[in-house]
This record gives sequence, C-alpha cells and structure tokens, in this order.
Amino acid sequence: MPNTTATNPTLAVIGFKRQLVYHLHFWAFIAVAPLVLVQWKQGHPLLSALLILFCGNALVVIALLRLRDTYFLKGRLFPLLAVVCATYSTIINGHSGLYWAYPAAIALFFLLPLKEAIVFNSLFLSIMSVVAFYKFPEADFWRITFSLGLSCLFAMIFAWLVGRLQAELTRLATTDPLTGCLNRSQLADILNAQIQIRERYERVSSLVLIDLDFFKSINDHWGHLAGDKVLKEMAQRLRKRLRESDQLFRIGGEEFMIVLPETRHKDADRLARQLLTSISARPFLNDITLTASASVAEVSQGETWSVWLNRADQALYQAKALGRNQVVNASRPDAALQAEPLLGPGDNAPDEVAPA
Ligand SMILES: Nc1nc2c(ncn2[C@@H]2O[C@H](COP(=O)(O)OP(=O)(O)OP(=O)(O)O)[C@@H](O)[C@H]2O)c(=O)[nH]1
Repeated sequence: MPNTTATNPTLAVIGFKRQLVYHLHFWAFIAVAPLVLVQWKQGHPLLSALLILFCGNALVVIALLRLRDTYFLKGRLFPLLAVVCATYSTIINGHSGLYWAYPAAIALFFLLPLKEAIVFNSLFLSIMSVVAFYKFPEADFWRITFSLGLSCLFAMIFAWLVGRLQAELTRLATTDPLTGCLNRSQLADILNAQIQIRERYERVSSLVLIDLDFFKSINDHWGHLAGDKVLKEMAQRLRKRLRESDQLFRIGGEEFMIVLPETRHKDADRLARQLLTSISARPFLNDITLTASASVAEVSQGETWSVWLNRADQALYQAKALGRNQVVNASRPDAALQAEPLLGPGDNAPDEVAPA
C-alpha cells in the first residue's frame, strides 16, 4: 500500500487510518486463515464458513488498499465478523473459542468511531458474559467478565487518548500559534472546496487579503513583542466582524486572508472596507495607529485556487502601490483606476507612526 508523505494534516490522518486498517486486516488474515481448516476438520462447518467470510473480507480490503488505496464500509465488517466468530466459537468450543474474544474486542476500538465502539463493545461484553455464565463454572464467569471488561476499558482509554492527541496535533498543525488563525496548510483544500461549489452549484465565493501598512516600522519603533500583540489584536478585530462560516487565515507575517463562502465581490468589497475602517478607527494597544490595504477577488469560472489567490495578490500589490489604506477589487480589470482611498491615519509615512 502506498506510503507517501502527506501534504496536509487531514491527509496525514486519513493515511494513518488506512495503514491501521491495512495492518489489522493483514495480520488477522494470517492468524485466522489456518483456523478455517482446523474448524472444518473438527466438524464445525458453520464456524468454518464464518471464518471464510472473515478471511474473504480481509483479503478484499487488503487488495483494495493495495491497488486503489481505498476500502469500504469504513472497515466495519471486520469487527462485526470478528465478534460473531468469537461468540459462536466460545459457544461451541468453550475456552479455546473464548481466547479470540479479546483481540476482537480490542479491534473494535481500533476500527470503529469511539462512541460506536463503546456501544458495540458493551453489547459484546454482555453477550459474552451470558455465554460464560451458562458455559463455564461461576468462578470462570467472573474472571471472564472482568478480564474482558478490563481489556475493553484499556483499549477504550487508549483509543480516546489517541483521538484527543490526533485532534490536538491537527489543531497545532493547522493554526498559527500567535493569532489562532488558520495557517497555509489548509489553504489549498479550503479554496478548492469553494471552487468546487462554484463549478457544481454556480454559487460564488470571494476572498479578501488584508495586509497591515508599514508594519516594519511598528516593530522598529515599538519592538517585536508589541508587533506580536498588534497582530493578535488585529486577528481579534477581524474575527469579531466575520461570520461563523467565514475562514480567517494568517498567510504571511502581517498578511491575513479571509475566505467568504457564498459572497459576491460587491459584498466582500463592502466587508473589506468595514474591516479597514475597524483597523484604522481605533489605535492598537491603545497607542499604535495603523492602517491596512486590502484586495477582494471573487472566484471566476474555471480558475484554479492558485490563479484565484494570485489575482488577489496582484490586486493587493496595486493597493499598496496606489498609496495603501484602500481596497482594490481584483474582479474588475480597471481595478487600479477605481481604487478608493479610505479616510484614516494611513496617509502617515512609516516614520510618522507615533503614539495616538
Ligand atoms: N512582530 C512580528 N513581526 C512580524 C511577524 N512576521 C513578520 N513580521 C514583520 O513584519 C514586517 C513586514 O515588513 P514588510 O514586508 O516590509 O511590510 P510593511 O512594513 O508592512 O510594508 P508594506 O506591507 O509595504 O506596507 C517585517 O518587519 C517582519 O519582521 C511576526 O510574527 N511578529
């Protein structure tokens, strides 16, 4: 099965799950395949048939993962068949069948979503307890119930912690630690999703780029730590004005990007102007007056995410070249001529940045 390096955290998680499914099916097949014959020879054709089903499913999943890098039913058939085989084997074989209940219960936590695995395992544990109660002496019934229950509990704790670790690592890999905004790792995926909505449903999205003006002079004048605090406050001010569905990225030192789903350039342009006003209207850290430049680009038919972003980038460059503290709309070919400066302290030269 392909083991390529993932290009973003989401793909890394998907790759991890595929590897897990592959190894579980592979080693379970190796362990269980000989039992088909053993059970057949011992005169248990039904169990032998169930094991054939289990091995057949494992083989198909292994082949699909090797050849197409995909599998079906989210790997649910494996744990389902495993618990059925283990239960039936315990009923007809006694202790020698019971040994298989332990790996089956643990596999449930590896392959199913946590809540589903807990429900499924509780059911499995109850059935196995009933079987043990009728099949074995009372002391064994208690031993089996507690040891199987403890195995399930350990597996559940492990799966829960791995899930939390995975979520935390994904959060760390996809967000900027300073501002909490998304970083560039998700950029292509999120822009591509908007492009697909545009192509499929003809619903347009826009993106806004915002870059603080003369930010270098803030660092030079007030120090890097103050610069960091300004960036944090900037993200807070932007976030305050955005909807839940909008996505805020920090894509460069003092450059932010906002993806606005289902938003035409006219509305995006209005929002960008309001955002620039919210930046220039009130000093940062109570003292530092700042302006920003922005560009707006509505996604066009047939363009790729990099072309879309590049259009916005060019427009932002124009906004800077035209004197900053303004919005340039990338959708208009004559955007440069129509850019309108905003009122505010942005007319300051870099060395004029001073306490308000
Ligand atoms: N404090 C702080 N500064 C940063 C961070 N990332 C980038 N910078 C600074 O941001 C400044 C960006 O400078 P420039 O690219 O010249 O841009 P600018 O001074 O804003 O000028 P214009 O964009 O042309 O208006 C540099 O001084 C960087 O060191 C950061 O995380 N924290």
